[in-house]
Amino acid sequence: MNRTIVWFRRDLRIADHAPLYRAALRGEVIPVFVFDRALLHHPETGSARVAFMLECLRSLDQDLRDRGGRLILRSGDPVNVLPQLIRETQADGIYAHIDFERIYGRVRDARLNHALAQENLKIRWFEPLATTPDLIPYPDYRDLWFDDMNADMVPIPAHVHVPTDVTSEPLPTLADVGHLPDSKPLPPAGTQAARTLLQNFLDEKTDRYYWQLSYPSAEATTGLSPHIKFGAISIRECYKAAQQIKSSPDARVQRSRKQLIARLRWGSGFAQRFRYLPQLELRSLYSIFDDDSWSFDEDLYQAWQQGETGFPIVDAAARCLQATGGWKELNFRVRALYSSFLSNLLGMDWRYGALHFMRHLIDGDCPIDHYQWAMQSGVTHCVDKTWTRIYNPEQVAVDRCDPDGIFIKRWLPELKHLPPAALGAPLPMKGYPARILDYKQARKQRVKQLEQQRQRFLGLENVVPHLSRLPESFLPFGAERFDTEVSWATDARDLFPPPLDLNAIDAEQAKALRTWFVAHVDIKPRKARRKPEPEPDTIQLSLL
Ligand SMILES: Cc1cc2nc3c(=O)[nH]c(=O)nc-3n(C[C@H](O)[C@H](O)[C@H](O)COP(=O)(O)OP(=O)(O)OC[C@H]3O[C@@H](n4cnc5c(N)ncnc54)[C@H](O)[C@@H]3O)c2cc1C
Repeated sequence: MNRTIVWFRRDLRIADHAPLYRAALRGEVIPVFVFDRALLHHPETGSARVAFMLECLRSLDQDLRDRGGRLILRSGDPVNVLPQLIRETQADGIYAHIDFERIYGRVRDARLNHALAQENLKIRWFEPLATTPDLIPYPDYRDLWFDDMNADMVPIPAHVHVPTDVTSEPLPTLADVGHLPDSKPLPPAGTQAARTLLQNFLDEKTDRYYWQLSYPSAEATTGLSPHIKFGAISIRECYKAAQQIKSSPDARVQRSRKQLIARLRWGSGFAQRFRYLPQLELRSLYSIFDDDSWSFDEDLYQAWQQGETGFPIVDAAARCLQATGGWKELNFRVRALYSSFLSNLLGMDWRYGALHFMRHLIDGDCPIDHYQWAMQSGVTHCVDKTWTRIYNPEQVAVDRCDPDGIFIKRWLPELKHLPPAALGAPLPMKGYPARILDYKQARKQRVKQLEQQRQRFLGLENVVPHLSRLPESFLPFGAERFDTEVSWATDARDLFPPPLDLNAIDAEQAKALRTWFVAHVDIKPRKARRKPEPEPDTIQLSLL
């Protein structure tokens, strides 16, 4: 009988999973997950996220058991473990989704391809949903995304026949994989838990999502991000669930439905940007923003991390992130505010912030996290001033995100006695730190700096020479700050899937690439152009 190994990575589900379905159609299946030290001890790995992943694996194992199968667990370097598993089980080869979340995975998969080819062993890579190897303009990608979402879901195999003689390691504890237990409470994990969240959203939140998604205390969002990160549910399943309410006559519901779909699409788009340019994990889009004057101050960095800046909304976000991993309350707007404070107002390299987020977020996803950090720091746009998002962290932010002060007081009980109108800029008091900066002055300085940096781009037709290249070393940013396993980074050169070669693209391709990073490909100086329409969610809640 045919035998196929299905290598699960961050697609921890049995529904809408093409490699599993195809393998089950062929015959026996060996569904495997490999605990890889390099990923478990990557500087950006957070213990709470690993704990959540372990629970997703437990749930995946149960789903496979319900169909007569089970999950096989192994540990080690996949480049050794997988060829060994093929030899041991006499499998015909491996099926797996392509993954391009981060550079390490692409280095590992290039090495695996090489190792398998040397022994004449086979692997078949499946394109994940809503991605493409081709360089296409962003409007075409939008069509591709909707085509994928509107296509049928891949069926769940009725039976998964796993050969009885293949052994598995037991599901490890967090301590077994070298992490200290984290006190963050975990959301329920796995596909069924994700479906419950989705249903809860459809039943209870669609009349208010669009309007309340910036209010942390409203908990108006789906809460699906940790599940989406690990692929416990496919984006297509989320999209199709949202489309169930398409016939609702309620305009509020329609607005929320469209907003959720747009956000799901943004998430996929960030992944596609990383597929083209993996350097975005380590660099700003334009090299000038990294080369030119970030500052760093360990004490201020600590104050920002610990929630001791003297700005209550920033401090509440800081403490919420550390205590919960952010998945429930730390919505987009609060994350944006919190991140903008570090990079724009304290003038620190956004990569320090992205690193801290990744170590704590339960939904930490490298392309979304890093690209959002870069965007909020103003370094993804070289001309367009509308992308300078320096949020006012004072009363404006409280009024627009937490008008009753519920979120702030939950995380800063020392401010419980203050009325909401005093939470933007509390007077110096015992038990709460004084402000570490002057907002207006810090903002002015940052605007000036960004304008100077952007000067160089005015009138430039071709920005490709200014885009950051893949660095010589793949060493993750901040690796020296933690106990990590990064030996893979030193000699690695090949990536799978391969990145875009910026030195080889022609003018037409350069134009297509540009559509991913600007609202308008025409990059003439601003005064020559019509003022662009602000994004819908900027209209809703501008904090500038
Ligand atoms: C600095 C910063 C860092 C961030 N880091 C992450 C991260 O590591 N992982 C992560 O999943 N999201 C991240 N986000 C985006 C956003 O804050 C979260 O996706 C959202 O808060 C997750 O909650 P939810 O699933 O309840 O959101 P919902 O509003 O219910 O959205 C559903 C899904 O859509 C996607 N999505 C929603 N908003 C965005 C967005 N603005 N950009 C891209 N995708 C979006 C996510 O997959 C999300 O799970 C970040 C935002 C900022 C400003």
